[in-house]
Amino acid sequence: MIKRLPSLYLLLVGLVLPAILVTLALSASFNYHQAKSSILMEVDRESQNSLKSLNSTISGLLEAYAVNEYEQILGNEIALTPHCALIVEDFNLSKILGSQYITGYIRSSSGKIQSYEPDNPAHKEHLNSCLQRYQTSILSNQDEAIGSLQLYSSDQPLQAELKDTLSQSLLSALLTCVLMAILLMVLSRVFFITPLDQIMAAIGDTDKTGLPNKAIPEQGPRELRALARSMNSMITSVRLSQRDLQQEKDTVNHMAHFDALTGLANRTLFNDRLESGIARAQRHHYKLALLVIDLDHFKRVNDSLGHNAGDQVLTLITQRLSQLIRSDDTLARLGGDEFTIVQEGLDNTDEACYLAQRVLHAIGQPLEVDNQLLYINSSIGISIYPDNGQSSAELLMQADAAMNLAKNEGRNDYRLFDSSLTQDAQEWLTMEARLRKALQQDELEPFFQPQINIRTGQIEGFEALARWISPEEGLISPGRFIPLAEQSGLIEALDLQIIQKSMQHFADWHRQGLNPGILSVNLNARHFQNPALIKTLQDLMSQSGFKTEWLEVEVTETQLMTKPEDAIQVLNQLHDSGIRIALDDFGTGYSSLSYIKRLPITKLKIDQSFIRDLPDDSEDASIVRSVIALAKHLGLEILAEGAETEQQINFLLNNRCDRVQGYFYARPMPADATQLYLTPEPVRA
Ligand SMILES: Nc1nc2c(ncn2[C@@H]2O[C@H](COP(=O)(O)O[C@H]3[C@@H](O)[C@H](n4cnc5c(=O)[nH]c(N)nc54)O[C@@H]3COP(=O)(O)O)[C@@H](O)[C@H]2O)c(=O)[nH]1
Repeated sequence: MIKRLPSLYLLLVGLVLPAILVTLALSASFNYHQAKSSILMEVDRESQNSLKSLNSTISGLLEAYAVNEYEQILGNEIALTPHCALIVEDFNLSKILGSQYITGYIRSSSGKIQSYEPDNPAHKEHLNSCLQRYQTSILSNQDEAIGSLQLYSSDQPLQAELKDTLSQSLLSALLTCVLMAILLMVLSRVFFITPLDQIMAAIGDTDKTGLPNKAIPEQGPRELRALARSMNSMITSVRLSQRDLQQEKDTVNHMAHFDALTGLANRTLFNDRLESGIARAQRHHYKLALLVIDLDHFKRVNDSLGHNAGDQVLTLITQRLSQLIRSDDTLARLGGDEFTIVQEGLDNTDEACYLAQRVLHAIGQPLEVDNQLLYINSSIGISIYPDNGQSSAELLMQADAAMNLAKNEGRNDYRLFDSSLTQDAQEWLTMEARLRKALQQDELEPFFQPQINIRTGQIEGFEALARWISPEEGLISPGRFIPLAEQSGLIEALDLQIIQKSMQHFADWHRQGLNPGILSVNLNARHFQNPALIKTLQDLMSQSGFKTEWLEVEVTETQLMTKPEDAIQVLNQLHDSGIRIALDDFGTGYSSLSYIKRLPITKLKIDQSFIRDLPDDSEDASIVRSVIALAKHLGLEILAEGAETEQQINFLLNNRCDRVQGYFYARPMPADATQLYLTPEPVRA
């Protein structure tokens, strides 16, 4: 428990007043002793004088035996002075009487004067209590001692005077003390307590951050002013740090919720707004529309004019879209060329269609970028709450699906998600929207399946096969999403994502001293339309530290034969840059031998449909034998896909097929499991 201390003011008075009192007491005691010694001196002097004058007055009377007269004089003297006793011993009379003749007067403690009786013990004791004894001899005219005179001085005048002195000292000490206390109170209040009170009041009057509203008053003595000054500068620096912190918080908050390029709401803020929009729509029983807007062929702008021009296009489109929406609506950029509008307070779906038309028109107007006029269109998908879905995820998926429908049906248009779409079409579109999101959210991973040299038993390399690891569904096989990716134009992004991740794993394994051999990756023929393909692959290699000679691209025979002339040109470039080329699914594409001869391929992969029924199916057996013979003839490596049994392996061995990729050896597996298959890299001489 904290002990409650008295106020500073009381502490001051409590400490200073006793100090003053002690000082005054010491000075009073000094005064007292001074007074005492001067009074004693005065008494001494007066006693001496009195003794001397009495001596001269009574010496003649003693000589003349005039006892009564000198007793009279002694009596008068004691009555007029404060002496304690006056005693005379008369030697002449003593001789005559034959015994000591002593006479005189004493003054009792009550002040009464009595004749001195030498034999009275009380009188003797009284003499002992007197202050000082003075004695002188009384001489005759012939200088003969005729008596002695004793004077006992009294301490009564001393006592009285000392009493006065002491009471005066004490009174003045008390007065001084009171005056000092008052002065101390006034001074400390003016110079110390009041400024301190004001400082404390200023400190106590705080804003919501806990800092004083006003500056601390810099007044009072130097130390208090210095204290207030330091507090003010401390408060100023805390305020500055608070301001900096707030600015940083605002920036981080802004970055977390707004798109850096356009300043529009980003995906996070869009999701929040959509959720709260749905809640409002539910409360007030109105409709809400979600528009997903995707620019058509925006990639071409980036590829041909550069990203800077692409950014300008996005900024200009943002300005146009911002003018179309109401203050209650939310315009967001979800990434790339994808915008969304959450339109609230709708009475009917037509309002959303009307907005979509205006968006199409606004985006479709020519855009001036770097002194060039660009014509960009967009495709829009619309989903409606509560007609199409209840949750934000559902609505987004449906709007995405409708947008993909608009794209698939010729672009530069909008589509409403509605139940008139068949179940299959809906599923397809929804899946496409999900795959697009999965690519953005990095949900695809490469699995690796070894390619074995069945003569040596060695792993010569691995094929990278895409797997979609969906948070909702788990592992999704490529049979479900590759055809979808091919049709929706997502295949290029998908391939590159898998290639980039696979290269990273291979480079890491090499760095760990492991030897994964050749990396075979699937490359859809759509890539052949991309003039920057080789550069893109080279960039991916250099980013991960992957070497060109480790790479093999697999192109399916069917895709290759769609536009063989284009393919030959690109494959030649790939081959010239040192990349190996394998012809995948061989036997299914009805290749012309003349083309095969012209293709710069290194490997033929016999499609698994010919292996599946080996060795029993004689037709498949003869096709496989022919393909092996063809490959040998052309000097190509040959690999059989889909071998699952020992009989198939034996057939392939007996028919001079050197390589196999199939479940007999291993299924495609994730990177960490693949690593367990790897052997240390051979030591180079
Ligand atoms: N453009 C891209 N295409 C890709 C990519 N990843 C995969 N794919 C293509 O998808 C198709 C299906 O692939 P997947 O389901 O992975 O099937 C492969 C193997 O798992 C399967 N296989 C291998 N051995 C056996 C076996 O013994 N039995 C059996 N039933 N199946 C087996 O064969 C597929 C091999 O693929 P490929 O050599 O490419 O033909 C497939 O067409 C893939 O190409 C990608 O990233 N991009």
